[in-house]
Amino acid sequence: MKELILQTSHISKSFGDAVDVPVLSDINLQLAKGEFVSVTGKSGCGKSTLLYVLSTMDTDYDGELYIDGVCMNGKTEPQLARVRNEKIGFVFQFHYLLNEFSVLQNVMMPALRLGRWEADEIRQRAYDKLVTLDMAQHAQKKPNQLSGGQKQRVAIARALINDPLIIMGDEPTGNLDKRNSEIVFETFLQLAQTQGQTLLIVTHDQEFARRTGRTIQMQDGKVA
Ligand SMILES: Nc1ncnc2c1ncn2[C@@H]1O[C@H](COP(=O)(O)OP(=O)(O)OP(=O)(O)O)[C@@H](O)[C@H]1O
Repeated sequence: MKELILQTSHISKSFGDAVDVPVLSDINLQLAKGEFVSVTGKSGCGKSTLLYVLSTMDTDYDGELYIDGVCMNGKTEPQLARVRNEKIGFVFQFHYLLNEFSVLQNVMMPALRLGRWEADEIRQRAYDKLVTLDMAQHAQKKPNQLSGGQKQRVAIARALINDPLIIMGDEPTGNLDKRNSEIVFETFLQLAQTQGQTLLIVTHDQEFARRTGRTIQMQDGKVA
């Protein structure tokens, strides 16, 4: 049995007074180390809500969440922030890179926040991640000098900087044209195949989903 990175037990969630229509309903998931899992389903079926819960950003749910074997229920926000910074890398639909900083500086940021390594080491690590993503030649540029696909690859390098157990993506190709989507998706496949990176990616794109190791198909807040 492979090491479990993430596990849920009977997770349910409703918004406000609408308790009769749960947004998440009895979600039981297990994600093993090295798996590349996609989450798909129609608009409004609860994909983003699920990702917010699994990433510990939303703590208002019933049921249990385990990350790296540790139960997240009852942890304080600073404790959860530390879990996120140490164990989870995030890639969103928009890259959220800061244009006043270089590509290299952007990639360094989560590691500077974590404070595990000296600045020189962080710089080297950031450079190494950019090499992995074939973006090292752009290290000194500003994000606004890059294409959409290149910016998203920098965002992936930034997500990798603290060697996360898992990368979570919410429609990471949702804002890209077909060619750049393919480049970014291929990057995720490479990370899974060559680095054994565990990935959980929400996507509308059924074609991409088919190419991942496993698809979690959601329907009305349930795993179909
Ligand atoms: N803050 C909120 N308050 C009330 N209802 C919400 C809130 N956030 C989401 N919802 C509702 O929960 C349901 C699931 O939303 P969610 O964003 O998780 O869906 P999704 O599958 O990610 O959709 P999309 O593919 O369009 O991004 C939707 O019906 C949505 O209207």
